[in-house]
Order: sequence, then structure tokens, then C-alpha cells
Amino acid sequence: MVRTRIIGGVVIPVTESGLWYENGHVVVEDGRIVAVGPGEGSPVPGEAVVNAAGKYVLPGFVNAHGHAAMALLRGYADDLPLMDWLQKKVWPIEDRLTGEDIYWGTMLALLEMIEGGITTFADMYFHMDRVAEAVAQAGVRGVLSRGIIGTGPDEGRGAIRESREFASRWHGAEGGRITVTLGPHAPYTCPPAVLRQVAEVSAELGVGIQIHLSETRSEVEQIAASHGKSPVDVCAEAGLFERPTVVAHAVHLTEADIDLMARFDVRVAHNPGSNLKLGSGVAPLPKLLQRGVVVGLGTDGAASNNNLDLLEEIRLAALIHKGVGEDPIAVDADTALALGTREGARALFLEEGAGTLAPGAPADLIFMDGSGPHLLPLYNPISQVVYAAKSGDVTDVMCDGRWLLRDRQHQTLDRDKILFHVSRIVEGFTR
Ligand SMILES: N[C@@H](CCSC[C@H]1O[C@@H](n2cnc3c(=O)[nH]cnc32)[C@H](O)[C@@H]1O)C(=O)O
Ligand SMILES: [Zn+2]
Repeated sequence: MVRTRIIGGVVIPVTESGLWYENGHVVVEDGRIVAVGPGEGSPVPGEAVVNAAGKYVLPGFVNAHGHAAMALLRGYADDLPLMDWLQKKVWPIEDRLTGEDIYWGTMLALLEMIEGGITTFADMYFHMDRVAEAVAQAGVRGVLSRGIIGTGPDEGRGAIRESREFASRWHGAEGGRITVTLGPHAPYTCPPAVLRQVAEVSAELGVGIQIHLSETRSEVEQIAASHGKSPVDVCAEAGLFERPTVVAHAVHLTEADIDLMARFDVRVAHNPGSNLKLGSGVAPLPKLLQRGVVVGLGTDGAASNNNLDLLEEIRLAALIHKGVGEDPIAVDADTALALGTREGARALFLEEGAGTLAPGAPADLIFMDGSGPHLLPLYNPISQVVYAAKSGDVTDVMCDGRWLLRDRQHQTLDRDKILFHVSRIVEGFTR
């Protein structure tokens, strides 16, 4: 039995709106949370005790959309619209990335994500066996997909075959920390026949789907011109939404699109930072939430963000919808924190309770140092985390009951070695 009692911290369970314990406890046993509440609870002889005095204790952040290895391309191509950014800059250099590059790029992203309190991330990229290896070593939870682009001469056949093989090797691996999904890139890169095939393979393998959808106005116009309908309709008609699907972006939606997504329980990864930087627009988050659509938050890749800081996305989600909607309660602090944790876990179809501190939930949690001047005085820790904290306040990270970061020190990754390999790899890139 490995049992740890965390005491003395400000505990934010994110199980219900507004709940926190000024001095609470969280007990973890065999990778699960077994008790949460005020005070110290009922200590049992033999358990390890961790004092979290001066810290906030909350669920780990969930990064519901991204391309981890794109950390290698951080700052490589800025200030361009999506289609130019992809076609002129990103895709040409991605063509040259090897499995080794992607392994170390993913490791760089994992260093950053763990330091910022992310315990679960979604990924859509290639050389995914190397990504899964990195995830296995780092100890985080990964929802991983081989990106499928169906416009080339082989119409995505190679990527679909690789996705099948990848799923057979890694779905449910590492005690369930790794789940595999299918990753059709977008309706403008996957014709309906490819989307239909993805839906079939998803049913056959019993895995979910992640896709970029309705990200830019130009995508919507392009699909209207070629298909006479919306990108959401294209996916629906291909049968994608009969399967568990999370769509990234969902910026340009009609009322009918939102109705359809709500009806099919399509989940959304909202990426406010990436959408702002690529000038894609602002997703109708308040409307999606009102309609009961499950929404999580994502960073997208570090080439369009340019960091992997989920706390920043939480704050952006809370702020931009107030500004754009001229409504100071459009997305409140409670909601924003839930989007970055519990709702992100739901958006990725993780098990019930994931992304919260509740008995039975996976033990994915973080500590944040609450003693900095920017966090004082303390009236409400939820407000503090969302509106005032910095991701650098994260001191400790646990995933699946295992410490990944203690006192800001990596427990599973060799920081210097990763940084060395990254600098060696990018020396070969043209600027
Ligand atoms: N090019 C790969 C597969 C694509 S993986 C996922 C793709 O999504 C791209 N990507 C990253 N961010 C975005 C976004 O916001 N919208 C659309 N595509 C994106 C990313 O550059 C990558 O090419 C192959 O060898 O088959
Ligand atoms: Zn993306």
C-alpha cells in the first residue's frame, strides 16, 4: 500500500462551484484519491504525510488540444493567418522532422507542461510511437492521435494504417495513462470518404476522434464552396459524431451547427490563445456552455501560441468573453477553472471524476505556491488562481499517484539532457 495524506493546504476540489477548504486534506492511495475534505481527516498509521501549508492543492490542468513536438517550432513563423502559416512555413519544415526530432520536441513540451501543472494532454502529430514513449517516461496522461491528412496521393491510407497499428500498441497502455484516438486533421484536409472511413475505424477499434473544426472563416467559406454546407455538417454526415469526438477550435459556428453539436454530444477544445494569435476569431464559448456542450481548453502547438501554459488559457477564457460580449459574468472564475480541469477531462472522454479532487478520481493533482505578493491577500483561492496566479507558481505535480515534480524539480525527466538534444536538433533548421 502506498498511501499519502496531503494536509495543511488550501484545497480546491473543482467538484462543485465555489467549493474550497482553507485548510484541507487530500489522501491518495494506489494512484487514486480516496479522501478529500476540511482539516486533516483521519490519519492512519503508516501513511506518508505531505505538508502543503502555504500552497493551493488542485486538480492537474488538462490540455485538451495540441501538437507537443511543435515546441521545436516555437517562434519559427509568427504573425501569419492559418492557411499561409501551415502551407508556407509549418508543413515544409514538418516534412523534415524525424522520429528522433519529434521525441525530443515532445520531451521539451512535456518539461514545460509539467512545470506549468498540466497532467493530461491531447496530441495530434506523427511518429506517434516516439511521442507515446516520451509520455510513458514522463508519467503524464496522454490522449494521442496520429494526424491523418487525406488529400495526398495515398488519400490518408498510410496514416490510417499507422493509426491502427499505433492504437493496437498503445491504447490503454501504461496502466491506462495513454489512450489513443484517431486524428483526422480537418475537413479541408480530409475528404468525406476519408472522414467516413475514420468513423468506421473508430467504431471498430473502440477509440474516439479528435479533429480541427471550423477554425477560420476561410475554412468555412472553402467548405461551403466545395461541399455546399458547413464543416460541422460535413463531419456529421460522414458519421463522425456517432463516435466520441472532440473538435478543436469551433470558432465559426452557426446556430444550426451548435444545435447539432449539442444533440450529438460533440465535445470542444477551446484554444483562445491560438485563435487570437492566428487571427482566427473568438469561439462562442458562452453560447456553447449555455447549450450544455462540454468544453475543455487547449494550448494548441507552441508554434501558434507560443507557450504551453494552460493557466494562461484559463485566464484568457475568463477574460476575452467578458470583453467581446461586454458581459463581466460571461465566464466566471469557477467556470474557467473547471474548463481547465474537470471539463477538459470530460472533453477528452476520460473517466468520470477525472480532473477533480474527489474520492475515486485518478490522483492527478498539483500544488501552487500561494505566498507570492501577487497572491496576497487571500479572499478566494479560485479567483486567485484564475485571475492572479502564474503558472510558475506550480511547485509540485502528481499524476496517477506518482510525483512528476517536487519543489519545482523534475522527478521523471532529465531537464538538461532534453535541452541539450533540442538545441542540437534545431541547429539544423533554417531560420
Ligand atoms: N503532416 C503530418 C500529419 C499532420 S499532424 C497535425 C497537423 O496539424 C497542424 N496544426 C497545428 N496547429 C494547427 C491548427 O491550429 N489548425 C490546423 N492545423 C494545425 C500541424 O502543423 C500538423 O501538421 C504527416 O506527416 O502526415
Ligand atoms: Zn491544432
